[in-house]
Amino acid sequence: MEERNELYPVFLKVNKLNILVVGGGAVGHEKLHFLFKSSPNANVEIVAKWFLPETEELAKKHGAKLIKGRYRRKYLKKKHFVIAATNDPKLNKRVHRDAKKRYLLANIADTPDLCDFYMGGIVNKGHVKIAISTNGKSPTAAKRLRQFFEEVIPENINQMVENLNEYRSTIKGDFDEKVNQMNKITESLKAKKESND
Ligand SMILES: C[C@@]1(CC(=O)O)C2=NC(=C\c3[nH]c(c(CCC(=O)O)c3CC(=O)O)Cc3[nH]c(c(CC(=O)O)c3CCC(=O)O)/C=C3\N/C(=C\2)[C@@H](CCC(=O)O)[C@]3(C)CC(=O)O)/[C@H]1CCC(=O)O
Ligand SMILES: NC(=O)c1ccc[n+]([C@@H]2O[C@H](COP(=O)([O-])OP(=O)(O)OC[C@H]3O[C@@H](n4cnc5c(N)ncnc54)[C@H](O)[C@@H]3O)[C@@H](O)[C@H]2O)c1
Repeated sequence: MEERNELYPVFLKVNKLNILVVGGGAVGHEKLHFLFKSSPNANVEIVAKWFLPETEELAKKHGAKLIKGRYRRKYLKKKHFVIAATNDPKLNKRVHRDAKKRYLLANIADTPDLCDFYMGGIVNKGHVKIAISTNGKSPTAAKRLRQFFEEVIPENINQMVENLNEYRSTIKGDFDEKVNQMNKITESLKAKKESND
């Protein structure tokens, strides 16, 4: 039987959450790069024995705290989730174990079995954000899909969202009336086939 995709996407307000990243090498940097690209005000603390110069720069730019040293359990205190990306698989597993004891969510780079969530490919056009995951099966496909959607989704999609938001505030009537009106004026955006969505 075909394996089901059980992932449930959510959009986290990472500027209000505390994140720990363990590891400041190539993979740690990539995780941080995509995190800050999407969420420049994410609250992040990074612990690593050493950091790439570009990671130090990125951390400075986004006000992330760097801790130079070995990972310690205490760094999980007051964190909502943790991303481990060191070159020591045993340490990555330990971070996962420590996180589980505290009911924290963990993402262990390159180890889908130890991930409570995946970092996806992200398409961002103003207020519109699309997250892409292949259920951990092909990060390369996630990247290519991200590039495809970046290309085909028009830049002015944000204008449409802003306009609809403004229009909604002008509609009189109760909630049902607003829903009806909003559906009516956006009817033409739907593909022309019959659908119950
Ligand atoms: C989307 C993206 C976001 C991000 O990193 O933030 C992301 N990986 C990206 C790129 C990328 N990563 C790797 C390659 C080389 C390709 C290759 O080697 O096959 C490329 C492509 C490239 O760089 O061209 C290496 C790699 N990554 C993982 C494994 C292990 C495995 O697959 O088993 C291996 C193999 C290691 C090895 O074999 O040594 C695992 C994960 N990578 C994920 C996310 C999660 C699943 C997402 C999903 O559900 O689709 C998951 C499970 C865990 C996680 O990290 O959350 C980002 C694209 C961002 C963008 O461009 O938009
Ligand atoms: N670089 C890649 O493109 C790539 C691709 C696929 C998989 N991987 C895998 O991903 C993992 C990370 O790779 P990388 O290239 O980022 O490694 P890296 O050597 O560039 O960085 C490792 C980081 O882990 C930190 N670290 C190690 N021990 C630590 C400890 N006890 N406490 C705190 N920090 C510690 C180091 O200080 C460093 O910042 C490895 O398991 C690697 O096999 C890497």
